[in-house]
Amino acid sequence: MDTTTSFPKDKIKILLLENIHSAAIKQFNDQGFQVESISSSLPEEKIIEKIKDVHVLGLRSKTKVTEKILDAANRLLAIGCFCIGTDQVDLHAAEKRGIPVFNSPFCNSRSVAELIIAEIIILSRKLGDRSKEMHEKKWRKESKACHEIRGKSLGIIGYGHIGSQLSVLAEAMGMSVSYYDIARRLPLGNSKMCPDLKSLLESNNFITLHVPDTELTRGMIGEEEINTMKKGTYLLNASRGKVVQIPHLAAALRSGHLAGCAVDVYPSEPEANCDDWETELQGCPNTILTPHIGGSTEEAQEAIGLEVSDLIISFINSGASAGSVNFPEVTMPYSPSTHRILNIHNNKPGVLRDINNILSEFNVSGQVLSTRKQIGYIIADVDSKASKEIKKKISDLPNSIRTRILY
Ligand SMILES: NC(=O)C1=CN([C@@H]2O[C@H](COP(=O)(O)OP(=O)(O)OC[C@H]3O[C@@H](n4cnc5c(N)ncnc54)[C@H](O)[C@@H]3O)[C@@H](O)[C@H]2O)C=CC1
Ligand SMILES: O=C(O)C(=O)COP(=O)(O)O
Repeated sequence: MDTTTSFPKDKIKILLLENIHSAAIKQFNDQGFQVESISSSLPEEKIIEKIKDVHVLGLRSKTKVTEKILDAANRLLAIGCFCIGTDQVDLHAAEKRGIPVFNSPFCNSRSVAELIIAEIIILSRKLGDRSKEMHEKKWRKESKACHEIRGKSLGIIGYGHIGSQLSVLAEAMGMSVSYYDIARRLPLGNSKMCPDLKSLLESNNFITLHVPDTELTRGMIGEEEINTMKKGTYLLNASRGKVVQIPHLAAALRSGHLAGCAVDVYPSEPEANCDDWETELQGCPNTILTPHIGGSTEEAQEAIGLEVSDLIISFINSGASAGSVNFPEVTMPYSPSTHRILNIHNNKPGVLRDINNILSEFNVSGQVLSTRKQIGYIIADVDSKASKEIKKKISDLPNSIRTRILY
């Protein structure tokens, strides 16, 4: 739907952080929106300075969107996470303020799965260490403790979009796969579900993490879990940095209990590229360290840019909130020759009665409502001659958070 918003499109400001793909910038520009794109993340105080007149904030995994930022964001209509994870945004605080958060739940999952396959082979053949030696002019040809991955076992913690794709790829390489997940997930191929984390930890050559950052997963791999793994196990983490307790991982690599690891994510990551970043894992044997590049491929970034910008444009132009992770999901076909009222309100008893009391005085061509714990969201297509009056009456209701009108 290509409507005019009551607010001129060329006054809609989009702030994109963290080098979001040019495909998204083009889509926003094509709509006539003003776009500012910055290649790094920004600290809280800088975002607070900039956010006052911003209508859409786009970011990736680094930018923390706190309640303090949202308090300063008087005009913010939507937030786009141009990635899978949404743990960097205070979703609850955004919901309370009627701000939907959109993400791209699938587009970089293949890129992560392929990276893990590459790393399993690199670890198994100790390629990181061999390459480093060659750059230091040292020729060290040897086969000791180097193995094919065919016939080895892979344990996947978190069998969602990434974990399950990885499972298929790993089986195609001749690995046997088992997984552990808190939700009951359908085993793909010949993979097997483990009844608990302990049985997965003690029975695999390679263990890889693909869980979100939650209260349950933070710190889930610590000293006890590492000691449960067999001597010589390899650990891979491309999920979130706080899932693995780094000091215990470093100790297990240095003692030789673990045969190697590949780490893409860290408890604390820099806002921008830099030359002085430190982790205890530097210098550990057979340790691949990458700067959170699991989803960083041209294919994934372009697809994410298109998907998330589409969702945001659709929300601005038609009010459709499908694909939001913290907001009632509402879409409604557009009724021609009407004006569209969009109202976000506190989800309190009596609100719908009050809105319908107002609407009942007028000609309404379509109406749809959905609620979540804290808020409700209603779209109504109304008589174009009465739309301004209806908007005023609805936005004056005590529980209204935000009311927009689309022509
Ligand atoms: N390194 C990178 O660049 C990237 C990292 N990620 C990270 O990977 C995570 C996983 O991504 P997807 O597979 O797309 O997510 P998903 O939501 O499809 O799958 C996550 C799975 O983990 C399971 N899970 C949640 N808590 C668990 C627990 N305590 N124990 C066991 N299983 C648990 C869920 O039930 C679900 O099946 C994302 O949340 C994100 O943090 C995602 C993309 C790129
Ligand atoms: O998609 C995710 O959750 C990721 O971790 C990828 O993050 P990025 O877009 O590379 O900052």
